[in-house]
Amino acid sequence: MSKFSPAQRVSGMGESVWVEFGQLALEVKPVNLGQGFPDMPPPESVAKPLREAVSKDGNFLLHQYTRGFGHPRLVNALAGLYGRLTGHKINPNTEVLITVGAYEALFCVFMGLVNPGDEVIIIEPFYDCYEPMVRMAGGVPVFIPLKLKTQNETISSADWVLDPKELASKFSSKTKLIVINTPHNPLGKVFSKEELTVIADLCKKHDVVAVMDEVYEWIVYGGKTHFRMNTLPGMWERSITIGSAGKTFSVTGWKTGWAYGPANLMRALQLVHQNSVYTCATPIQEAIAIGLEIETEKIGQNGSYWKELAEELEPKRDRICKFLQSVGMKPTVPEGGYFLIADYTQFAKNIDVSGFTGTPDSQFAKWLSTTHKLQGIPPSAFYSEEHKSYAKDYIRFCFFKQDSTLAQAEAIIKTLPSKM
Ligand SMILES: Cc1ncc(COP(=O)(O)O)c(CNOCC(=O)O)c1O
Repeated sequence: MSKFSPAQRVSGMGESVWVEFGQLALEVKPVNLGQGFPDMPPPESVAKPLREAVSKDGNFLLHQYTRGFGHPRLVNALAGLYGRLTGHKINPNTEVLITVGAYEALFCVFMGLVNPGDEVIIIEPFYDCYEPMVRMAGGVPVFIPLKLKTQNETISSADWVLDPKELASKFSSKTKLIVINTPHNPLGKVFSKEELTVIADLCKKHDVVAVMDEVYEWIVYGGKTHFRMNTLPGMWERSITIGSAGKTFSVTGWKTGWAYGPANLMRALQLVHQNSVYTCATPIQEAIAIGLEIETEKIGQNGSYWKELAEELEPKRDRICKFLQSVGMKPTVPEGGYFLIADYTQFAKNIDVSGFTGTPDSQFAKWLSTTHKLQGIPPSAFYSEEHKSYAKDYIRFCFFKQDSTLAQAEAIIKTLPSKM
């Protein structure tokens, strides 16, 4: 093998869906309901502090390195927020880590806790970086799909469920972690306390750590509440919970995230972080800390950004579901998050996508983007090789977009004769 071949830990990996569809969006310039970022300005509770942090009258030390495991003001704000939400007294120095987005938090979890041969249970569909990160650590991903269990005409993300027997069968003496994303991307499922209790009991039985990807924790609809796994009996000590400023404050380009949990587990993440990224952007951490200080005091009240965010997104969710249904698509109505998947097959029975490459859902997504300038994401990107066919009938749309953007998308969808 050439000395210049990629290391084994990355050989065999392909480009992510974000690379391919990001390039397509640059070429086609579609109405982009693909990658999950809002097309509107962030709240002043973080934008103003960032302007002040970098202004000439600001504290010039904010332009220099800060504490590696997290800017003191930010880890203190997070320890205060999650201490309040979980009822646990959280040590900001040993139980919180600031990372370059939730992405890096996930990387630190897998690289810090997974030994070669360890098994990691991944619930499908899954956020696409979970599998390659587990494999880079030498881990063995074990997949279990959420399955649609309903005959109803209108489908809810709650109708996508795990089979308890099948789930139990995935645990073994080799199982190190299970990754749960709630609210879920791309289904929008908000795992119930009962569903998380089933998983928690299996974690305790098999001595497994739960990795809770809760980046959409503030975005839940219809009175649904986001339940935190680390508040269940016996789960604080075996949970690592991940958050994202990008999703919390709608500033995905600020690429700041975090992990929190018991010090003995967090130590491994801190060591990976220290020997890879080391420290994150100081001014941005300062601004997010101030935003958290402000918003923590407003939780659940009028004027709370997080309350207003869910209230602003729910009608957008209902609008996109309605116009997709009007042409024969069948959306899964999300309980949370700002994505949905829609079954397009009835709508697109007679279209010819053979000119496009990839899995059927990828061909459809490329057809819709290229020929009608409306971009979604093929959900097969969120499945293992073995289960990619589970996604063949679906396309994912992001609806955290200005009403004018959704109106453009609606107009495109409605120009397509339904039941083509
Ligand atoms: C479940 C989940 N975890 C983690 C992350 C990463 O969060 P961060 O941006 O903070 O690294 C994301 C961000 N996803 O946004 C891209 C998309 O799905 O269109 C995510 O959805």
